[in-house]
Amino acid sequence: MQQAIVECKNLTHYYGKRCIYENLNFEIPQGRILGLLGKNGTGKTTTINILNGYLKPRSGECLMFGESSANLSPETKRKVGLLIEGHVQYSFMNISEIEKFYSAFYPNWRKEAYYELMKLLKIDPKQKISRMSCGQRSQVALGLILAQDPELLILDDFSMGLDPGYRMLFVDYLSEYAKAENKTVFVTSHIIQDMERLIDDCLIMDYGRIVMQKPVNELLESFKRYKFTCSNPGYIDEISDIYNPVTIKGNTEVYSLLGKTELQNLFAKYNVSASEILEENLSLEEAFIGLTGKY
Ligand SMILES: Nc1ncnc2c1ncn2[C@@H]1O[C@H](COP(=O)(O)OP(=O)(O)OP(=O)(O)O)[C@@H](O)[C@H]1O
Repeated sequence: MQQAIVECKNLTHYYGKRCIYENLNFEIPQGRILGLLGKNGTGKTTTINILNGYLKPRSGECLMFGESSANLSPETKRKVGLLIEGHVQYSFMNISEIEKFYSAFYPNWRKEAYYELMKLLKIDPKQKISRMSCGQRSQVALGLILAQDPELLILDDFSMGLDPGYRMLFVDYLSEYAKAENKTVFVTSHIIQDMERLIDDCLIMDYGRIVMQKPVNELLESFKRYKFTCSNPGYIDEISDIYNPVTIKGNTEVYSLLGKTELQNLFAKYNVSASEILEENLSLEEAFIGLTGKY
């Protein structure tokens, strides 16, 4: 089997005494787009910082292209395009100066990819980065990453500061580019509608653990919301295959990977009196909330 482009094995990280997570495991095979989804403070940026070798985990390891991320060779570093929360350095430069500056570091530099994006966004080549808005700077940072033509793109919170139109434009551009050129992508974003358009696989984190790791289409085929009238909740909180049960005035809502018949069998076992069970399909955002809760 072909080696995965990214492999994280038994990753455990603490800040001081505070455990962020223990034994995190995941892989990104070549050509797949993995989205890391989690509430604020669950450790997404931490994971990206470990991947890039900026942070040392307490234990476990990350490999990129088979090399330890703590000690990447310059050749491997060149294969990785990294966006950290949308920042562009050298903001005293203008759009064309920064393009020339970056091009010197990357042998496969694709100037046209950068200018194609700048043109779509109607950004003038003479515009200074220091006089751009936060969202416009993110656009420039994303353009510079695409021009590097990296084999692996790591984009932390790529939607930060971007308006809805540009987000959609970028997501569509990135997903076409990644599929056409067999690129591997690792992204985080709080805008889960964007993730749903873009990613193949999702890794959903809650505080200290992974709650789900699956291809998005499999998740959305199998993870459902059930609504029913509940005259007796019995031991519903003890059913481990049920996520986030909420009852308001006799109307109950639960999320589960189980089919309706399996759910009914479990209800019988746990003395839950449920009637008029309604099964609903979910968007990725609804599935995320179903898995991690609203607060
Ligand atoms: N250098 C640090 N020292 C101590 N604690 C830290 C440090 N960096 C992050 N943390 C804490 O670790 C937790 C995870 O932070 P991280 O930035 O990885 O979360 P995140 O999932 O990226 O969050 P967000 O969605 O808000 O960007 C947070 O509670 C944060 O306060």
